[in-house]
Amino acid sequence: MNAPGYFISFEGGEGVGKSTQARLLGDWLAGLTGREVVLTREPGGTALGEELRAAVMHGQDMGPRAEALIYAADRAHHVETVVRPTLERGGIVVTDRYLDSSVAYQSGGRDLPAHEVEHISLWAARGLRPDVTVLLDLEPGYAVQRRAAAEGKGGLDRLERAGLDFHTRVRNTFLERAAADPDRWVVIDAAASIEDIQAQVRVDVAVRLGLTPVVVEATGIEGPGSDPEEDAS
Ligand SMILES: Nc1ncnc2c1ncn2[C@@H]1O[C@H](COP(=O)(O)OP(=O)(O)OP(=O)(O)O)[C@@H](O)[C@H]1O
Ligand SMILES: Cc1cn([C@H]2C[C@H](O)[C@@H](COP(=O)(O)O)O2)c(=O)[nH]c1=O
Repeated sequence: MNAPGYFISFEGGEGVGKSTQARLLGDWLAGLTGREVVLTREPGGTALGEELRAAVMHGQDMGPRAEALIYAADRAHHVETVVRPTLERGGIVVTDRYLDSSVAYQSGGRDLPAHEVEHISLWAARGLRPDVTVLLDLEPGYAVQRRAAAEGKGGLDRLERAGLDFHTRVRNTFLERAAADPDRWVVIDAAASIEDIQAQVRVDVAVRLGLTPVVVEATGIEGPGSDPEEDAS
């Protein structure tokens, strides 16, 4: 554990519902624990990160190594200025993507060696790993349809344009990493409804973080989870 705080990451492909579920979990954890909760994302969790996000996702084309280093630079600054200070204050950080996205996209997708991509990320983050990682798993074609139905989405960015084979390799890399480290990862079928997914996320995260007694005390229910339909919108 990253005592005294908790560090939770959401991972998965494009449009699988990561930001929706991260927001709902953050609201629930704030009410449940009374702790500071910081909802953030990579790339783009800082002002510098927003500039790096624009360059890597919407800028000119670049090779896989340049791409990997931009994501790592974003992570280094994000961890140094947002994530670690929050954890040191005893807060909870819920991030939409973290270092497992680098391994899934820049290694699984772009074919760089996985151990090198992971090493660069861990160097950037000075070894900080999440306490819990929630993988929202969805077949890539399905997620693309869901995103296309969403209002206000512009054209596809550099990563989204990479094609179905690329996104299938990304998905498989996430699944392999989750299978290899079941103590850290929770895998959830993202084809379910927002409410059902959130209920499952709450149960699994509370158990992994040892928050089950807090949930029982707060709700009187002998098991983690409250009613996600109340605040899921
Ligand atoms: N379980 C779900 N069922 C149906 N639609 C969903 C579900 N979860 C999220 N959505 C919708 O799908 C769209 C994408 O969701 P969201 O932005 O949370 O995904 P994301 O994984 O963060 O996307 P991105 O990869 O683009 O950042 C939104 O319009 C959202 O309302
Ligand atoms: C952190 C990280 C992200 N990516 C990719 C994954 C997505 O295509 C975009 C981020 O956009 P989203 O709105 O969160 O879907 O960047 C990556 O390739 N490597 C990374 O380390």
